[in-house]
Amino acid sequence: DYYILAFFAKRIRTKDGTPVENIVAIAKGNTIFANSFDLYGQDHAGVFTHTREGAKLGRNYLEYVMGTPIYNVIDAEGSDAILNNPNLITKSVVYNFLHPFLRTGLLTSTSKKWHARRKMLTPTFHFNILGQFQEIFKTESQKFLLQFKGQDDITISLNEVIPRFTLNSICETAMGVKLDEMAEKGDRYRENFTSIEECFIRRMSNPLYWGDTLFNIFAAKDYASALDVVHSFSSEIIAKRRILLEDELESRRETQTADDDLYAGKKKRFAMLDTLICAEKDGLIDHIGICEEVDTLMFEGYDTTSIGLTFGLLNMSLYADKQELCYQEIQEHIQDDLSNLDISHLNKLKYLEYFVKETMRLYPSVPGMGRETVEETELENGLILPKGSQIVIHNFDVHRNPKYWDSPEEFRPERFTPENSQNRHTYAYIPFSAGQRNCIGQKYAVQEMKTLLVVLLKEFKVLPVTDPKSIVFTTGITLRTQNKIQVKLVRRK
Ligand code: HEM
Repeated sequence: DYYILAFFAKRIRTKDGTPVENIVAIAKGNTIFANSFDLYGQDHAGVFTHTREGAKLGRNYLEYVMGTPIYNVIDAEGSDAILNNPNLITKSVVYNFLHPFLRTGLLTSTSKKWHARRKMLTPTFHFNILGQFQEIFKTESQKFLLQFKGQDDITISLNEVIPRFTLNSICETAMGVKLDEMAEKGDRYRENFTSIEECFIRRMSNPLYWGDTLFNIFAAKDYASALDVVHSFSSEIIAKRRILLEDELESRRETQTADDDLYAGKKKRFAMLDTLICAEKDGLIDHIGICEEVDTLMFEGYDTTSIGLTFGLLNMSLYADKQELCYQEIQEHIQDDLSNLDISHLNKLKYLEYFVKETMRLYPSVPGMGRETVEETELENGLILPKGSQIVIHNFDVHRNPKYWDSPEEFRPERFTPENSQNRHTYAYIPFSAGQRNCIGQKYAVQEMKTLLVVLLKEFKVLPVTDPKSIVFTTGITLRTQNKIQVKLVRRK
């Protein structure tokens, strides 16, 4: 029952007692201790490459690491079975490495706490709220282009300029605070975030730091100042918004009619941070809870979309013919003064949507997702996972699995036309996950990314600089590259 050399890992078995190899592959470890030390000493690129090696087994596979069985999923059927299993909503142990940063906010919490927070935050992503954000996305996109004023062609490093745009956008939309006078603090937040990511990988690749005890004694101090910077930044945002919201509520009180509900916002729904502050007044969340969610939304909201945009613009530069199709469509539907750049017009940009989808297929901002079994769990395919097993769904590999994608490495937005998608397994494409714990911000993300692309393409042609073959992927909390990704912007006449 146990894999003794893998430090007594309980084995995954099958319901009918047949060998597990009939259902999944077993990844050979680098040492006699099964896969326990496969990641030890690997740098960020090594961790990424190692993970891709697993996918070469061609089917879902098992690993045994330091007393723990791991079920790795690289196909759509397996993803479907995990993501739709109501008993598999607890995140895997690697999410604990995010606790010093995010504590237990929506991304990292589980059970009742997660249910309550999800219920609280879901209305803040309502269509009406997203509609109100559109003007901000548009203004921030125009502000983004202002930095290139007077220049007709300019080479930019996307990893440097895009994150500032997405951080500004999430702070102004979700948090209701403009970063203009806090721009430098925003930059410091992003810089220090890199150190937090270092910490995440360091723990992931060293089994001795999986538990908190040794990590807290020997390594936690290395990241204390970075944590301090990011937490101070979010605390300042919360403090600012508390004051602004009080002023807004005061002016609403003055104009409200008898049956207006001030906090439920019958007249106007509240954006994210306001909803949390109002929930605090109702005793549904405390200050620490607000900090957890602000840190979570800020991180999820800025980092993921910046990766999507970086690769979106890289692909625009690499595929001039497809860029032209996007541009022609934009010219057809969106006026030059951007006055009709609202959600309904964004929805008309179908080719741009396929383009963004294909970008997220090849370069999913979140390349993998993890779950943990809280009890012995039997899966549809007949595997029985012992309590405490870890499950990793490798979106990156599902999205490149030749079972669903013909010539998977090729960039072809046309894959996403309704005709071309109809016979494909729905879970072959899961950049935003799926099921109960899917991405709460997916509509927000697409709206923001499309808006910047429209505003930018109207003004500039995007030309290639970075050779895609030179890109070295690395593992981070999200998808990272070792090199800068650059494009050249040439102003349209
Ligand atoms: C291209 C952009 C984005 C991508 C690819 C993306 C992807 C994902 C994925 C794959 C998950 C599931 C993670 C897991 O199971 O571990 C997730 C969860 C989440 N995302 Fe996103 N995301 C994006 C943008 C956003 C934005 C803009 C926000 C907020 C404004 C956001 C907020 C969240 C939150 C709070 C969760 C946790 C949801 C829960 O567990 O209930 N995401 N996202």
